[in-house]
Amino acid sequence: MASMDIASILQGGYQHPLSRSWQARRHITKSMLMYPIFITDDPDAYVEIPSLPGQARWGVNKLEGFIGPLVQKGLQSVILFGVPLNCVKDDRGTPADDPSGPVILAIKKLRTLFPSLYIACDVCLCEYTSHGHCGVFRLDGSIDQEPSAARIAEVALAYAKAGAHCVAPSDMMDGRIKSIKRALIDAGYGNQCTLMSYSAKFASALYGPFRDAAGSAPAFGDRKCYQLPPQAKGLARRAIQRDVAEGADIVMVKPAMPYLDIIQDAAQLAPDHPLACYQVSGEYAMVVAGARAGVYDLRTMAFESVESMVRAGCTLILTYFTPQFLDWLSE
Ligand SMILES: NCc1[nH]cc(CCC(=O)O)c1CC(=O)O
Ligand SMILES: [Zn+2]
Ligand SMILES: [Zn+2]
Repeated sequence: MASMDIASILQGGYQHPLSRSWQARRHITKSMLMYPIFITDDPDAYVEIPSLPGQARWGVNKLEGFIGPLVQKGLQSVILFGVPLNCVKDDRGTPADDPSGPVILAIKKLRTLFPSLYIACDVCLCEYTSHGHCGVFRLDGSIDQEPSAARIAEVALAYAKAGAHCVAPSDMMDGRIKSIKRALIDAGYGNQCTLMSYSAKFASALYGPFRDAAGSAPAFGDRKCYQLPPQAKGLARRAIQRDVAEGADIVMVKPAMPYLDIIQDAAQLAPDHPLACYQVSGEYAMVVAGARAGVYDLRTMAFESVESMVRAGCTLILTYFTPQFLDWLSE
């Protein structure tokens, strides 16, 4: 019985809740959470999104009642997605930087209502283009790189001028980070606005509920010529390094849980930058659906999912679970 080897026994190190907590290199905190919210152009809208349980499209007049209680619980940052339903979309996404569009109105409103809240804006064209793609296209259906990067930069600058603390391009057009950084600097916003790049954004099956929520499904084809192939570890590494070289302040990996190896790579490739990951709509829906099917307890699984991201090395998590985490982390 006394034969157990000294080196065999690990359990003595985590026998107590406190000693278990010491096993984590880093813990999830409220400041790591960024909450994605959908802003629509009917100012009084509150429309639940069936494929994204618990999430809704909000009109600007509803933001105070929606965000106020969350700020009370410790919400520190949001990322805004525009959902224009009453605008005329065209091939260059003109409504994206409409001064009276939902995103710009929401930035101004939130800045006034909640001065301590950090406001990031997703920057993309797909919600605003007639074809539903994220860039500007030539007549033959191929991406027109320079006009795409230039148009994305115009939109990002408009959000920065409206008061966004952070602009986050999710379009995956080549050269957009450089183009946005240049535009911010030239307009005097170089030191006013963070540039968070969706650097390693994969062509994933997990965006379905988002496209449903934002009305941004492409009218033809898919996004495989600009979002990365799921197996493309090398391209992801190159994209991360490219975006750092082009002036990104934060890099992001998206989706998160199926790409933990990429998060870990990014932490090594960009060790001096904050590292974000996006637990996307389909990941959220999957966790919720599993809990509803009795596969696991929702809270336990939600923690396990984001803890995997923290363990892989991210410092910032975009997640639809943010309101629930604010409650859970308050207990
Ligand atoms: N550029 C659009 C965009 N910005 C964020 C997401 C996904 C977010 C989510 O699924 O929660 C998408 C979807 C897409 O690329 O089709
Ligand atoms: Zn897009
Ligand atoms: Zn986007």
